[in-house]
This record gives sequence, structure tokens and C-alpha cells, in this order.
Amino acid sequence: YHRRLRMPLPPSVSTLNESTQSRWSIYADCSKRLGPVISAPSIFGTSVIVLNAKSAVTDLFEKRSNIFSCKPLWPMAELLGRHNNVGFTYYGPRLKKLRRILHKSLNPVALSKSWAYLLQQQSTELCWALSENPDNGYHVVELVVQELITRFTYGHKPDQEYLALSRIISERTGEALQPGRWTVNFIPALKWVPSWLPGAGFQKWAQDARQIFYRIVREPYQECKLKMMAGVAEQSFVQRSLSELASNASHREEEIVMFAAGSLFSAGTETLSVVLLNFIGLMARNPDIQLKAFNEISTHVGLERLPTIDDRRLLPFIDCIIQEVHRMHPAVCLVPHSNTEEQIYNGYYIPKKSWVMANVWAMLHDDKEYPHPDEFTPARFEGTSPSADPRIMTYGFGRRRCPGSRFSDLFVYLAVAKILRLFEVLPIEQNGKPCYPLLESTPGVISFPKPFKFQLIPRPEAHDLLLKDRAGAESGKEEMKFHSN
Ligand code: HEM
Repeated sequence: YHRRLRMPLPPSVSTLNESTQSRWSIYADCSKRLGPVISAPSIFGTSVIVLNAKSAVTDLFEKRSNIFSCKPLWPMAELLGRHNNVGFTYYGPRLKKLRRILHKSLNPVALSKSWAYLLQQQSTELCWALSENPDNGYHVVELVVQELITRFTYGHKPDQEYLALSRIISERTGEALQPGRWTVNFIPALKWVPSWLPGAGFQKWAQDARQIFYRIVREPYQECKLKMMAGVAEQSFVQRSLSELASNASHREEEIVMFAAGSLFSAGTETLSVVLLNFIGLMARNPDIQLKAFNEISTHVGLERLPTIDDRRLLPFIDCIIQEVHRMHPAVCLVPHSNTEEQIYNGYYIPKKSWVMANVWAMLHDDKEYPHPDEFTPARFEGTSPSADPRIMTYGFGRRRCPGSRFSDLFVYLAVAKILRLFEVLPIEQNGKPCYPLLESTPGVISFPKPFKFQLIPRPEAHDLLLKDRAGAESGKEEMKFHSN
């Protein structure tokens, strides 16, 4: 009470008119007047603090990570069972176990030893699928990324049913998180109200979604276990993690593997698709940048083969493009954390269990750090220090930083380098005029570009190179097979 009386909350943004501007850019504008730390209209009756500067995010999410590594409370999402997912798990021993098991399969050594093949193959598949079905390019990107994540997690491609159920869960989760829609989000005790009571229809709605959620988490996991017992499981996150567990592992330990696996589809597919779609859209608007990248590949890798992971250090301009794509359009513009204790920061009071959001978009559009931030200029990253790299921010912070960042970054590199080697990306034409992708983003937690169309013009030898790469990948497949007995 003493602190609460003496310290003010950060200066507040009174209204949000999201019809004309996204929330992150409204917060960025306000912070120019009010300072880097502001408070926004509350969500579910809880204080919302927005951090618009890198220094504030470093001070709180990194230096005070013991306090700021929790996630906000989402009672309705809990009713859907989503608190079992890594991204919704509150900070504590369970989260540490989940992240430890993910790290075992996603650390740099595991990546180069175990997943190089999958990343190489699936990035070539992306180029092949795009060349086969260019009119539907936007959805091709999403589908290939979904295949990548499911193959990594369970060792096989997703079937139509799994994709359909995952889509339902993603939509239901979005609805569960809608501010103001559910009373239980304001009064968490309603979680315990039985579904037969009048007015408790939300319980039935949540129960249906929860059953679907548990199905998509349990069924592929059980299938992978059965394949392991039969000795025919492909290498995957589940297969690796289970084979490392002791033979007398408890049910709880197995559950950790199951829920860590069940988190990856929702955490990895949309974010990764967004980055690739923004890349393609930005390329369609920037032919000169494509040419510069193609020349870099032609000079340092040659035109006889596709770029590989080992070529990465030879292609600094490709990396500049990737950094600039992340900077222009971060996949997650507002990254929410929560604090387990009340805090004072720069003379302001931050109540316990606030929503504290890092405004990644604001930090990456700060014109002091990135002059002319609305212009797509990959060359701004030529020779810059690693501290300017936007990926320090776009993959999150402190103890919650994205565990899939290295895996994802390697895939983005391979996809970008291969697309730039194989194709020229052009806008489609309408009435004889180029129709450039607008790349307006949707307002959700993950900011997808609105669907757009593009054309791909093959560069020399593109088709032959793709055929050769696919054949090579197929013949190396046997090495991936895992026989547990
Ligand atoms: C370009 C693609 C991606 C981007 C931009 C991205 C970004 C993020 C961000 C911003 C967070 C929240 C971090 C925080 O709260 O501070 C996060 C969390 C997470 N990401 Fe990613 N991610 C990507 C791809 C992936 C992939 C491919 C995987 C899995 C293989 C993955 C797995 C996760 C998981 C499990 C979490 C939850 C971590 C936790 O809450 O402790 N992500 N990611």
C-alpha cells in the first residue's frame, strides 16, 4: 500500500481507435509524447503496461527475468486446456522442464546433427510446391511450414483431419482471448461453476474445444509411441525425447514430452509462415534487391547447385534481407509477459500480475536506431553490430525467448536463399498494371499479412536444380530412419 500510494502508474493512453491504426503503432505514437513506458486500457480488469524502448525491455524482461517471465492469466484459455501449452504456462518448475526438453532437440548441436536434412529437404519442397502451384502461393507457404513442424514434432506429415482440428483450435483460442467477451476472464472463480448451471454455457463451449485440443495433442503422440515400439518411427522430437527418458519414466515425465510436442504446431507454424510471406511480398515490391541477392549467390555459391546451410556465412546480403524482413514486419508485434511481484520502474508502479507487453514493432521502427523505418532497406544491416539485429527482439525475451528460434532462422535462411536463386518474384498484373502486395497486417497476436498474389519467373536452370535437389534428398532419406530395437 505504501508504494501504491506514493508511486504513479506509467502515463496512460486513454482510448484506442483500432479501426484506423494497429495497436502497436498507436502505442508507439503515444510513447513519443508520454515516454517509453506507458499504461494502456486494462484487459480483463488487469493493468496493461507497454514497453516501447529496448532499454526498458532489457531492464525488465532480461535483468529482472526472475520477476517478469510469467505469462498473463487467461482463465478462458485455461478452460480450453491451453495452459498446458508452453507459451501459456506460468513461470515455474513445469515450464523449466518443458523448455529443457525442447532445448535438447533444438540446440545448435542437435540442429546440425539431426535436423539439417529435414530443413534442407523441406525448404526445397517449398520451392517445388511454389513452382507447381504459383497461383495459390500464399497457402502453399502455410502448408509446407505446417508439414515442416509436424515432421519435426512427430516424424510424419499432417493429414487433413489434423490440419482441420488444429485450425478449429486456433480459432477457438482466438475467441477465448477476445477482450470483453467472457465474464470468466474478469472473474476467474467462475472457472469452477458446473456446466449445467444456467448462464454457464461458456463451460460447454470450452469443454468441446478442450476435447479437440486434447485429441490433437494425444493422438499423434500415441501414434509415434506405437511406431517406436514397432521399430519404424522416423526421427522426431517425440521419438528423441522419449528414447532419452529412463525406461521407468513416470507418467508425468511422459506428459511433459506430450505437451511440449503439442505446443509446437501453434507456436511454430503461424509465426514462421508470416516471416516467409512477408519476405515474398517485400521481394515482389523490390526487384533490385532480388538481383543483388541473386548476384551474391551466383558469385559465392555458383549456379550449379542450390545454397546449403554451410554457404550461409558466404551470403551476408541474404542475412541483411532476412533481418530487414523481421524489422519491417515482426510476426509478433506485442510480446506479453507478466510479473509475479509488484515492481517500481523509473519511478512508476507496476502492479503484481500486470500484462507487460514489449512493443517490438515500436522498437524496430524507432527512427534513431533505424533511419527511415518505413523503407525496406536491407543494406542498413551491412556491417552493423549484432546488437542491431532485429531477431534479438522478434523472437522474444529473457527466459521466455522462443526455443525454436535457431531452427526457424535456419529454415528461413534456406527458403530465402533458394527462392532467390531459383525465381524472380513479381507482382501479378491487373488491367496491364502491376498489383503490388500491400502487406497490411491483421490485428491478432500474430500479425499475418492479408492474403496477396504473386508470380514466380524461373531463373536459369531452376527446374533442373530443383529436380536434382529433390532426388538427392530422397536418396539420403534412409539415413534418417530410426530403429529403436
Ligand atoms: C520466424 C518464426 C518464429 C518467430 C518470429 C517466433 C517468435 C516467438 C515469440 C515472440 C515468442 C514469445 C517469446 C516471449 O514471450 O518472450 C515465441 C515463443 C515460442 N516459440 Fe517461437 N517463433 C517462431 C518460430 C517458432 C518455431 C519454428 C517453434 C518450434 C519449433 C517455436 C516455438 C516456440 C515456443 C514453444 C514458444 C513458447 C516459449 C515460452 O513461452 O517459454 N517458435 N516465439
